[in-house]
Amino acid sequence: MPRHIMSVTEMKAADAAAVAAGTPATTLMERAGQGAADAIRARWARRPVVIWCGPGDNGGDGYVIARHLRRRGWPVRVEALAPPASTSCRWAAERWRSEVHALNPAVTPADLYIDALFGAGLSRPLEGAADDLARAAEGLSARIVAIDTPSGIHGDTGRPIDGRALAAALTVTFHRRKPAHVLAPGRAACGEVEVIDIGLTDVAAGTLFENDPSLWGARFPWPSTDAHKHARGRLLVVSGEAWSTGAARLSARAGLRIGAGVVTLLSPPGALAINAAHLEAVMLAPFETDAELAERAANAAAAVIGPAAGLGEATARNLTALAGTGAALVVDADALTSFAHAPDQLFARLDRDDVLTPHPGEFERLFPGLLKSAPERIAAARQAARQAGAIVLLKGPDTVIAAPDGRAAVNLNGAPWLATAGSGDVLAGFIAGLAAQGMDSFDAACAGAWIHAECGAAHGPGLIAEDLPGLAPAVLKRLWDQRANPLP
Ligand SMILES: NC(=O)C1=CN([C@@H]2O[C@H](COP(=O)(O)OP(=O)(O)OC[C@H]3O[C@@H](n4cnc5c(N)ncnc54)[C@H](OP(=O)(O)O)[C@@H]3O)[C@@H](O)[C@H]2O)[C@@H](O)CC1
Ligand SMILES: [K+]
Repeated sequence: MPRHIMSVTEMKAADAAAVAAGTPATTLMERAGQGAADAIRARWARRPVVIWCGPGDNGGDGYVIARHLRRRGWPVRVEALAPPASTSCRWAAERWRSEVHALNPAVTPADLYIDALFGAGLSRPLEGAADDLARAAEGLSARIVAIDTPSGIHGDTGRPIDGRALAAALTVTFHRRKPAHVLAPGRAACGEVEVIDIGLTDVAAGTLFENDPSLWGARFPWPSTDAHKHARGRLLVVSGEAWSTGAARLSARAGLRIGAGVVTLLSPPGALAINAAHLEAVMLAPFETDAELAERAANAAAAVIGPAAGLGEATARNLTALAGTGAALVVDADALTSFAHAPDQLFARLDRDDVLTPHPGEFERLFPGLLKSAPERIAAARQAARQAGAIVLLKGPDTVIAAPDGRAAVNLNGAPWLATAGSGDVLAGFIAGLAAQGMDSFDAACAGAWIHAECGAAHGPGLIAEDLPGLAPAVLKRLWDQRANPLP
């Protein structure tokens, strides 16, 4: 089953539906607090703990956690920012039956802290004692557990509303991840995220997902037993001129590794010799004009255009030629920037099975102001996909993939090692290689991004882009083995 990411409003609807169906809100809170206490005990041995409780249900969870930890013999000190203001919080505070101290904004010495100040109900910036506490707790995140979200971070945007926020080593949230757990900077502020099942069901089918094999694994284009290379998809990659050919070769190699049956590098005449000297399984063919390119592309299932393709008219014409064929296009780098003066001309040429793979700088050139004006990156990518009429993959540590119909997925497995020259060329090749095998382009973009990140994580420090295609087989093997035993 795909894993949804839920907005705060969707979460409240799931909560309300459970209550309407007969589960008291306090039962949900009890499950949440008990689950959080278990998650804490699974990671830390008994030790002095201070629990910071807010006035709402986030604070209510804090009182429940306090009770469960003390029952297990933990020395617990509860500090409240304000008296309980919600019914469930009052219920939980009454059952704590022990002393409640005023919040010490200078941070009372302890081994572990539980941040149960604010979660989904954060409605304004941290102020007063909570703000002072956040300042005093800077640098303490390794000893902080956040309940639902680190206080100060807004659940839907992953950003502090305005000003400061706490950070944690572990964030325990309920039912589903929220955008705050997957989008920077919230994601880093959360530390490890554990999602606890409190017995809710989704009321509306959302369209925002965690990007992992649960989303696309069932539709992965494994070859059939009688597959021959032509049936496994023909992929084209457009090479730049003689002095900039490496990027396209990286894409081509990646496309082959991810399973495209035949990959052809289409090269300007001046770059043929240098490309020929560096290719083995990837085939090579010349093209001189955009008309020739279109002819060569007639039978291609997918094409990559952009990696070091060159900026300007020629690349724009080549893209137009490819767009006229039936191939699914992956448009990257120079092919994106070649339309910076007239993004609408690019969008007019695209189909819904084409994929744009901009980094934030390229995104800004095609969709000026959108990243700044949108509440967060998911909304920006969705709007961009609608505008472009194509899949948009917005790169970052929290890569977002969005489709024109509103579906979106966020990568959770990004690795810092991927921020290296040529890494994006490999990503474009992975995506196009999957599309060439007939995978739906949204699925291909999601799967390509996930596999790319797994490759980066598998290598770790010292990674260069040339390493990435060679790391794909081990990741594919794992996916292949999991096919028979899919994860729950
Ligand atoms: N949904 C579910 O299924 C479940 C949810 N659960 C838990 O409930 C949590 C959400 O609870 P919640 O809605 O009561 O919100 P919460 O974060 O406690 O804050 C509200 C209070 O804080 C106040 N306040 C806000 N900002 C402020 C500021 N900057 N500075 C000062 N005050 C501020 C605000 O005041 P107001 O804005 O109303 O004036 C109000 O009094 C959720 O995160 C999870 O932990 C679990 O029990 C399991 C089931
Ligand atoms: K919190």
